Amino acid sequence: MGKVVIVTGANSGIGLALCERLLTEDARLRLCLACRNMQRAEATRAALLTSHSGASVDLLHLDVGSVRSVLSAAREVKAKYGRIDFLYLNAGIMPNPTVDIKALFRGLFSRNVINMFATAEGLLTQQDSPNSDGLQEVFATNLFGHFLLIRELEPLMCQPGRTSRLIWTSSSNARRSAFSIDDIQHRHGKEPYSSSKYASDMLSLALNKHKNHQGLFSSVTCPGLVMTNLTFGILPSFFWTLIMPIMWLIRIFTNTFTLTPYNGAEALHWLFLQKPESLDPRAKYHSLTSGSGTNYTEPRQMDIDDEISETFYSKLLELEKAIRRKVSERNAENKAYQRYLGEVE
Ligand SMILES: NC(=O)C1=CN([C@@H]2O[C@H](COP(=O)(O)OP(=O)(O)OC[C@H]3O[C@@H](n4cnc5c(N)ncnc54)[C@H](OP(=O)(O)O)[C@@H]3O)[C@@H](O)[C@H]2O)C=CC1
Ligand SMILES: CC(C)CCC[C@@H](C)[C@H]1CC[C@H]2C3=C(CC[C@]12C)[C@@]1(C)CCC(=O)[C@@H](C)[C@@H]1CC3
Repeated sequence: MGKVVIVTGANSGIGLALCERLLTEDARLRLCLACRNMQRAEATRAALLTSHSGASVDLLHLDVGSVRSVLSAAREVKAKYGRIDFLYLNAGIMPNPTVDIKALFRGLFSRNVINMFATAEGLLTQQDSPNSDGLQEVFATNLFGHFLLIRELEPLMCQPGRTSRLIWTSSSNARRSAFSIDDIQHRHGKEPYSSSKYASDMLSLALNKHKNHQGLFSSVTCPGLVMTNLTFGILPSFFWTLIMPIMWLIRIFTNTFTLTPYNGAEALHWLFLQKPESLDPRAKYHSLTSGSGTNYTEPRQMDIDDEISETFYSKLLELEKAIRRKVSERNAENKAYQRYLGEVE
């Protein structure tokens, strides 16, 4: 039987390009597109089946930013699949971004210019707010929803005699200084995106420590700078139209300007072909594109403290407990209300 692969945020950008590449690589795959918008998911499925007729492409409704949706999607997965070979944790958001234009111009004339274009360090801030579960939206979407999904699917992914893989789409924008262990949801800062991506790097390391002996392996990637809905949302469209020629020019000198979703999915695709035991849990695997357009993957060491990563993992487990308690209280209240309605009628 073919490998079972689930991709979150599969209906656009890097996730969609990854699905295309995986189906080209292995036609026997059982691919599951986990998306929040079923209309877009249907359209994506139809497009994938046009280029890969006969492929097995399933749809899963998943809003990774909603606890209820994650729990119900996990139930569906457990009922449908006997195992999961790859779970790509790719869905992500960067809401209300602001570019610090002064920092941009300062950076342009400094020695830090290459790093600035590769990581956007010091350039971007975002405004975040709590969602209906009381969690910060960026944290909930980019990290916690995925964590809860992993926890729910552990029985499928930790089976004796098999290995399963988690592959995160992180970012070179992940920065230690943007993350605080006392504010893991980044309620008080202005860089929730950077914080959430650093959090995924730490979680991946902790998961390897706790789950490798059960056959579950986790890796993190950075796709580089890719022109997707997420990037186009950062500046007005006329600005992108103006600077696109400059972006293609910069690409000649900066291998992190992968620019197309196909190129950005390079490391995600490369990891699909690797044996998990050969990978470095402390490395982030970067998609890179040379000036002449050749794609390759390069591991770079992450700046992570083991102790903080462990503390963070414990805090996530505590938060998971609290959230589950809240969900069962809500369910009990609903049941009591339904009973009351039944008695009244
Ligand atoms: N573009 C870039 O330069 C870089 C991107 N990344 C990361 O790559 C990943 C993919 O982003 P990219 O392809 O660029 O951007 P896109 O906006 O094109 O893709 C993001 C995907 O995530 C989905 N998504 C967002 N929120 C949710 C949610 N709550 N539940 C389920 N799905 C959701 C989107 O669905 P919908 O269509 O419904 O919005 C979409 O399919 C992200 O994690 C991003 O942080 C990392 C580094 C650089
Ligand atoms: C005059 C210049 C050509 C103008 C471009 C400036 C900025 C808008 C970009 C410079 C570096 C870019 C960047 C990202 C977004 C757009 C820039 C800030 C990302 C933050 C997108 C998402 C990620 O996760 C990062 C890896 C990107 C890093 C670089």
